[in-house]
Amino acid sequence: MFIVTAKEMYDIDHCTMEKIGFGKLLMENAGRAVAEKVRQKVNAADKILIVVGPGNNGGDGYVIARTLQNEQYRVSVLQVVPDQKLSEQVQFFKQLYLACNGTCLLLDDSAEWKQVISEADVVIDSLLGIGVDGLVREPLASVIAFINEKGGKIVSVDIPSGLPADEGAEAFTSIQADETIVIAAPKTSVFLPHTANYYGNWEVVSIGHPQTLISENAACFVADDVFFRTTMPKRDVNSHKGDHGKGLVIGGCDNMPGSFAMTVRAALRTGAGLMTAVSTEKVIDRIACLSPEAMYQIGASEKGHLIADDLPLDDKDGVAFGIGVGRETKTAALLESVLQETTCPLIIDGDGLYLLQNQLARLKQRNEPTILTPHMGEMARLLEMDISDLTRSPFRYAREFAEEHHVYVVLKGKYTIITSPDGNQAVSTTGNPGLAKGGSGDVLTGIILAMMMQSQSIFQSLCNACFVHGMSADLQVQSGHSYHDLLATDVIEGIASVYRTFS
Ligand SMILES: NC(=O)C1=CN([C@@H]2O[C@H](COP(=O)(O)OP(=O)(O)OC[C@H]3O[C@@H](n4cnc5c(N)ncnc54)[C@H](O)[C@@H]3O)[C@@H](O)[C@H]2O)[C@@H](O)CC1
Ligand SMILES: Nc1ncnc2c1ncn2[C@@H]1O[C@H](COP(=O)(O)OP(=O)(O)O)[C@@H](O)[C@H]1O
Ligand SMILES: [K+]
Repeated sequence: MFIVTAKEMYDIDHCTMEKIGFGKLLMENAGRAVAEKVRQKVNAADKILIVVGPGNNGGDGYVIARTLQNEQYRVSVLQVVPDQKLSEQVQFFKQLYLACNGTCLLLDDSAEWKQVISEADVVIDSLLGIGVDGLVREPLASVIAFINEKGGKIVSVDIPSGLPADEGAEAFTSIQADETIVIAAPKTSVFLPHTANYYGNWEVVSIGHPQTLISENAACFVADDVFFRTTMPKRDVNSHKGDHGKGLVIGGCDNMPGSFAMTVRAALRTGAGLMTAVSTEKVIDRIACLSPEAMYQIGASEKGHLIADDLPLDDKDGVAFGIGVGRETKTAALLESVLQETTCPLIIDGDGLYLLQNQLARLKQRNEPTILTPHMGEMARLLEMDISDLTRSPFRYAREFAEEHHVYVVLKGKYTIITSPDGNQAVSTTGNPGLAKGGSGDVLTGIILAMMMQSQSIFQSLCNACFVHGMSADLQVQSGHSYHDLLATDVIEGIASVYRTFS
């Protein structure tokens, strides 16, 4: 599934209309596809009010109204702008609706619009689509505020009205939808922390755009099960352990042994051929029994923290640094040598990202791929910016950072954004609030390390690792766990179900 900006969606629409030569067909398809979904969400006796705005989103509304009217639903329309403001195409669909004995109330003529909204069981929000420009003006602003306050169930068409499709907006007035039926492809704002909730539950309907036009125009995609099935590592029956990667994890400190242990175990469960773990003597003494399959090496340490050392970096296929390693200055010297001497892909996570802050310039000097796995707080710190500015435009900032420092960025959150050094982006939508606990990120790092060592493409392996991590949590919750009790170690054990279900 692809993700689009408003401009990309308009380009896809225009190219499609050029190809099929008939714009009305797309609108008819859109309205019918949405009506089909609405049918599944309403009862036969529900009063359905379709609120129609000035643009093509309003045109979709008239097609929905006509379709449901013809099927004997209790439909009415509230049109919030005068007819002169409707385009010729929307006028056309309005006339078709009226010809089917549809009723339409104009906001201008009616002092009763509030009553009509209050009495509706279901409000279909066709006020504004991706063409919204700036803050919503009157009278739409009052209508939106009133629907949010009084309306029954709210189903938005394409996008909650007033919400910008793209990232970057600081202020907006928006419908708070219960459900959104997204047309053709999810818009960027579906995935932003400050706008995602306005969509409520969302699903996408296809309206007949050629799939190649969508894939050619959309710069971003959802790393979903289809992607996983087609790109996941395959095992040759004749393979041996050396074929699946020799991985190294450097992390842990005396008072933080557990996170590091989870990374090692997650990598093993994901399919790493051979794993070596470097930590302090105390950490290894305590955790080695948790993954007897791994090899362990004691690194030089001071006061319970790793310090610069000669590590076995040269014969590895992947290295992960930083999980639970602590933030001591002397450990930063170890990171410096790891950055310089690792001749294979290197993941930097957790405390490693903290220690990296003063060494960002070294990233570009590496010849092999580097992968950073920050959550929003860690990313804001790396960028030396306010976290609220970052969460408004995470795609942009992740892309700029990845391009500037020649790194892959896995920006973690409810929706995790994966970016390559050349600016390619994907979103992982798997996972649930059960993951919002210490240790989840450490597990992801292990999965990434193993996935990366079994794949030719770093970008694909990052997408697949995020898919597996979140899907493991989802399957665990479906089969007995809850958001409350799910532990990071359960996510490791759930990897088996993901492989069994999707390979
Ligand atoms: N272009 C196409 O062929 C298709 C478009 N479709 C629908 O059309 C929508 C996009 O249509 P439009 O480009 O007409 O955009 P909108 O339906 O979002 O309407 C934009 C219009 O709303 C008004 N407006 C914009 N910002 C406003 C503000 N801040 N306050 C008050 N009024 C404001 C202006 O009159 C503007 O022209 C999509 O979201 C989708 O629902 C679908 O029917 C599929 C086909
Ligand atoms: N509400 C949520 N929905 C989906 N995934 C989540 C949610 N909260 C956290 N996650 C995932 O859990 C992981 C948490 O990582 P991180 O914050 O680094 O945790 P830690 O380092 O404490 O283990 C990330 O992969 C993130 O995407
Ligand atoms: K809408």
